[in-house]
Order: sequence, then structure tokens, then C-alpha cells
Amino acid sequence: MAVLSKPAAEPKFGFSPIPVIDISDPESKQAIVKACEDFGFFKVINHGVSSELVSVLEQEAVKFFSLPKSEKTQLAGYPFGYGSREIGRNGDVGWVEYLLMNANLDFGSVPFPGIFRNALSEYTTSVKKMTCHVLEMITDGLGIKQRDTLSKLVSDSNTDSMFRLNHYPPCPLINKNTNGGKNVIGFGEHTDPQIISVLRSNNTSGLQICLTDTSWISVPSDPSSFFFNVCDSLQVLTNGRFKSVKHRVLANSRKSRVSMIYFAGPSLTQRIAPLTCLIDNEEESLYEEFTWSEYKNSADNSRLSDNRLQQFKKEPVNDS
Ligand SMILES: C=C1C[C@]23C[C@@]1(O)CC[C@H]2[C@@]12CC[C@H](O)[C@@](C)(C(=O)O1)[C@H]2[C@@H]3C(=O)O
Ligand SMILES: O=C(O)CCC(=O)C(=O)O
Ligand SMILES: [Fe+2]
Repeated sequence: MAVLSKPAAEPKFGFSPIPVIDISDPESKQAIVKACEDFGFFKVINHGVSSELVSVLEQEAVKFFSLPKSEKTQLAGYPFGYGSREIGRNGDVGWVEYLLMNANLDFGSVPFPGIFRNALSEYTTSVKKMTCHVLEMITDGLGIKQRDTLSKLVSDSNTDSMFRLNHYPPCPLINKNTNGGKNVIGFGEHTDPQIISVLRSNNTSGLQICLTDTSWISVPSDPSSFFFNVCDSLQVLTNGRFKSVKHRVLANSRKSRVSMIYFAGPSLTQRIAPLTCLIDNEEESLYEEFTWSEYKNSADNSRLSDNRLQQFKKEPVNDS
């Protein structure tokens, strides 16, 4: 598979610079805002999501991915269902298989064992609650009076939030003798289009975030924590103050990686534009308004690594 890239730089000082936020402490709200500005990424601890629930969901996901390919592909379909190697429908590939679904699905109706369906339903409910709590800490930290300004965008049962289970099998292509020690891409570089995404994985590393256009840093795995990722729509809502972080996953030669990601998105009709309460008198709005449905359609027609916000950037106004 043509998913090889140059070897990645490892973190430089042997420690991880990724901000760690204790969300049980209300004082953390400024630290979250700073993390969203500097990294577009942070790790959350003391989150209140049951570790038992997480481990049941992971076990059920592992069982699902170990089914014969014919059984898994019965669920195939874009954009909801099982996929293998192909990501999206525009030619992207990775060393990954996945289940992708609307997070507000009636899980009672999906053709999985009861224990899997219940875990999906309880996990998405619990992670959504945590996400709304974090979004409220962010609005507080930004000094926005109405605490639910962001959380209300993702809290309804009609939102277009998504849930994804990814499985990266051990990759035999990673071998110094046969591929010169190059990386194999599990999930290619991209930003997430939604508002905020919440990732949890097993103990296998592979996730990297891009801080500048050239330097990738590895995110040490931590199965008991959640990683929050600022997405494109939150970059727009904050008029570029928060950064939608570019990220990717590298395959591992020996261990499989299982990740679960909740993409908190708005309803299809929601209008996305910089929040007026965040724009100072002299400041210009950097983005044209769009509806989530417009943005999603254009995202679905793009390649993974495309800069999807580019077409919504306003031309700078020249005063002179
Ligand atoms: C190549 C693609 C896959 C993707 C839709 C797209 O056309 C561009 C955005 C991709 C992405 C990245 C974040 C999420 O994993 C995802 C579900 C999303 O909302 O946007 C995927 C899309 C997908 O896998 O369908
Ligand atoms: O699987 C992962 O760890 C990250 C995958 C990802 O970025 C995505 O599905 O959008
Ligand atoms: Fe992503």
C-alpha cells in the first residue's frame, strides 16, 4: 500500500509538552483556553467517564474487528458503517479499518450484540456530557456571559455528531530491511471539520499532532485519559483564536491500536461564523458564514489533507 512517509521526528526532550487539564477543577478553565490557542489539543484527566464502560466498549470493538472480513463488510457503506483501508470516498487510504456512525443513532437498531449496542449508547451519552462540560469551561474561560454558547451547539439529539472506532492492525510493512525504516500511515494528516473531537485509545501510541507546518510531535498513549482536539468549526467560531490541530496516526509494527473518537458537531442547519461577543470593535471577522451542512458537504468532497477552511477565509480588507 502506498502509505509510506519520511520517518517522523520524535519529541525532542524526552517529555511530552501536551497540556494536561484536570476538568474536576473549575480553575482549569484558563488553562484550557491557553491549550486551545497554543496547541488546539489537550489531555483531560478526572473526567468522570466510567473506566469499566470504556473497557467494555473497547473489548466489544476488538471482538467486532476480529470477525471474518465478509461479516464486517456486510455493514459497509459511506459514510456510516464499516470501512477498511479506504478513508472517505476521494482516494485516501491508510493502514486502518473502522466503524463510523452518527453518534445520535438509535443504537437499539444496529445489528450488534446487545452488550456492544448498550456500550455504544452509554459511552456516547457520557462523552457528550463531558464534552458539554469542557465547552462550558471554555466559554467561561473566554469570558462569554452565556455559558452554553458553545455547548448548546452540540447538546441536542438532532446534532450531526459522529462516532468512530478505528483499528490499526500491526503492520508487517514496517521493516528496516524492506522499507528502509519509513513510517506507514495509519490515518493521514488532516484536521477534523466539527467543533471539538474527543479521542481515547488503548495503550498503543501512533497519534501525532503538528504544531508548526513541519514538526510533528508524538502523543504518548494514555488509555485512562481523553484527548480533546479543536476542530475547524471552533477555529471559525473563535475567529482563528483557537487552532484546529492537524493530526495523523502512524501504524505500529508489533501492536494493534484501537481508538474511539467522538466528533461533536452541530445540527445541519446551524450557521457557523465568528461569535460576535469575541470580536473586538476594530477586529475583522476572518471567515465567511456557512451552515454546517454546506461545510460538511464540501468536506466530504475533499481529500483528507486538504485545507478545508481556505475557501471560507475572507479577503483581507485593505484600508490604504
Ligand atoms: C477524506 C475524508 C474522510 C472524512 C471526509 C473526507 O472527505 C474529509 C474529512 C474526513 C474526516 C476527518 C475527521 C473524521 O474522521 C471524519 C468522520 C470527518 O468528519 O471528517 C472524516 C471523514 C470520513 O471518514 O468520512
Ligand atoms: O485513530 C486515531 O487515533 C485518530 C483518528 C482520527 O484522527 C480520525 O478518525 O479523525
Ligand atoms: Fe481526526
